[in-house]
Amino acid sequence: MNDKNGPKGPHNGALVSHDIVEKEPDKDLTSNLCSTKISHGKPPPAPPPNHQNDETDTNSFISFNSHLSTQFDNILLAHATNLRSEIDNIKMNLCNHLKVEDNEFAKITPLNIKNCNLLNKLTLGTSLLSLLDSSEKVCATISGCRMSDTMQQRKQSTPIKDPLKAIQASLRDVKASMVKDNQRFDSINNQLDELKASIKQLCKPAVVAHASTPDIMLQPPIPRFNDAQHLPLATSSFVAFTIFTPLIHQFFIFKLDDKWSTVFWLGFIIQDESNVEHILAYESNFVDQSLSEELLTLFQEKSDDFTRNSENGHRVISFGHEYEYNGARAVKPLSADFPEAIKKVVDLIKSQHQDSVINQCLVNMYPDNTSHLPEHSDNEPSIVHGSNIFTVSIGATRDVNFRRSVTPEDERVVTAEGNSLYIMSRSSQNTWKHRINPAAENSGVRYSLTFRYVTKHNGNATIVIGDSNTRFLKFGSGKGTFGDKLPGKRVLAFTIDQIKPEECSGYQNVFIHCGVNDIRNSGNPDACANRLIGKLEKICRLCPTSRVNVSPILPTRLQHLNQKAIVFNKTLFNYINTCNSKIGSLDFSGFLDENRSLLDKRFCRYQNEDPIHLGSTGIFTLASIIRAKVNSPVDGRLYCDVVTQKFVPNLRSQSAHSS
Ligand SMILES: O=C(O)CCC(=O)C(=O)O
Ligand SMILES: [Fe+2]
Repeated sequence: MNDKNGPKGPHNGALVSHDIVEKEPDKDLTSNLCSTKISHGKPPPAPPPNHQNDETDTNSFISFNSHLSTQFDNILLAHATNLRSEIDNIKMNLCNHLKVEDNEFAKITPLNIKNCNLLNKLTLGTSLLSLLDSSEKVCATISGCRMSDTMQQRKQSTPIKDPLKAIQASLRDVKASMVKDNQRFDSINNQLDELKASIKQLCKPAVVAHASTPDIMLQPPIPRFNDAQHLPLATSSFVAFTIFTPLIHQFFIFKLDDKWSTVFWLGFIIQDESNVEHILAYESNFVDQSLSEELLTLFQEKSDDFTRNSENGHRVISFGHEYEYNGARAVKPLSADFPEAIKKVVDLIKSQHQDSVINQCLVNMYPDNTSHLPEHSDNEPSIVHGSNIFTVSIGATRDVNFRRSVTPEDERVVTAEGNSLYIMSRSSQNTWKHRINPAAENSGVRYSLTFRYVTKHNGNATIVIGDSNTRFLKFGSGKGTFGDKLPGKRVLAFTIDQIKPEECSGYQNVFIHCGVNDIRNSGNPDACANRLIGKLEKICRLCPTSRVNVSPILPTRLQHLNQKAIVFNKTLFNYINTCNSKIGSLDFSGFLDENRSLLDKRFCRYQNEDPIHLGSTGIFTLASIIRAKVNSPVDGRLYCDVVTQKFVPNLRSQSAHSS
């Protein structure tokens, strides 16, 4: 570390470059700290007094976090003496993980961290902890806890039977407190009491079953929180957590004093997709008055065709491609072609947005001020990813309210005037919800024409993207196929780089079977696995409602290749188990021979002549594993029924558009 600015180096930044002022942590300050909101584009707060302002450090990771709140700086300031060495360690570690020279610490930006895949972030979090471990012992780490799991698992006022679950529950509360501006530090502290009690229980040796080599190779090491790596035995004063939600990755480090009272916490918050805005553009007077009148005439002609939702009074007609919302019967298009007036709007949009494809138009009618549209996202898998949704308003002005799903207090309003256009990206639908509230006054009828690019969506459609071992898998009817009940598509990707995540769009089941060619050609199977993980993350982001599955690398008849496969699969499963429980994996242990080390000969092509490729029995077996996965129940129901929402009421379909 470069020492030119003093003993602790030049980039101690906001955390450690202040003059040290010993003072008690201020509860109010701490409460603000704990209620830090995730915000973007906010200018960093002014540095506290005595801050040795170091220009180059303003983008550093540590500074980034301190920018979340000046109070954060102050709290840390109060404890700076004790923190110095830890912070230096953390910095060094960050540099290590991000492959940045330690004298380049200032170049570590939130973007660096954001661009790490989840596994790297997790490793980063874990190593932060192990560093802390070397200075003071770490109590516990909980990794890969997804907020949705946490919410499901939370049961109020049950005694702590499972300390891990209790911690997850507490974390949820901590998180909830964080996003509420007015939460007090006391409440955090109360929650931490529960947490502390749980952690004490955790300070017992965890029984960890280490899987034998072939099993590691083929089966995910299932217990997600029993891994010694994530539950180091601990006795003293740091507690650290990493939390991964689909969008926010957070590391928390709580420092506890001797009496297990919190001294401070350090929150590392990294938000993916932070650049996704609620709308891409708004344009008033997008259509001229004569076109607007032409449209009104059309809607009046079709007035009997508008279906009416009895709950919200809002009505719809549709043109073009059939558009199914999850679980709803589609609003049957009045015609496959667009009427002349609507064609003119489409042409107008396309003249300004050349690359856009539009094949569906849903016209919403709000007959009076009481009619409204409940909060929803247009995130149906049938809407092509990467496309935009164009909304043209005709008639009365109405507000469109947007709310960020992960931070619901983040609300925006777009006032949609008659003849205006607003554009939402398909990807924003994963992050934002929107709604039309009833209006205060009756200013007349409003129509909104919403234009989309949709593809035929089948509730159980399956895509297999894979290498040559998937070549003979066939969808559709006929011999050697998955059968008529499992429609889908097979796409060849011989190497991981050839996987195109966009191709998964619109499929409910995604199977990725790739990697053996990569490890054959690479000396670093771990890096190959990370490349695949990058692709999987992208697929999950693009297809949030799809069920994504990945194959471990199949065993081969080649011992040396299997060794690499073990490394690859371990990294892959580590990721699935700790970072991304959404991804399923296939169990290939049945492919092993009786010594559980090589691919069994009966699955090989040309009876052992070909050490890598599956023969017909192997392909048949692979197909049945995939089919079984597609048909495997979720919560006791068939997955295809869950995704087509036959059993689960869907807000949008039931109260938004269907009649
Ligand atoms: O009327 C609007 O502006 C919103 C319509 C809408 O959200 C939809 O059709 O999905
Ligand atoms: Fe919508």
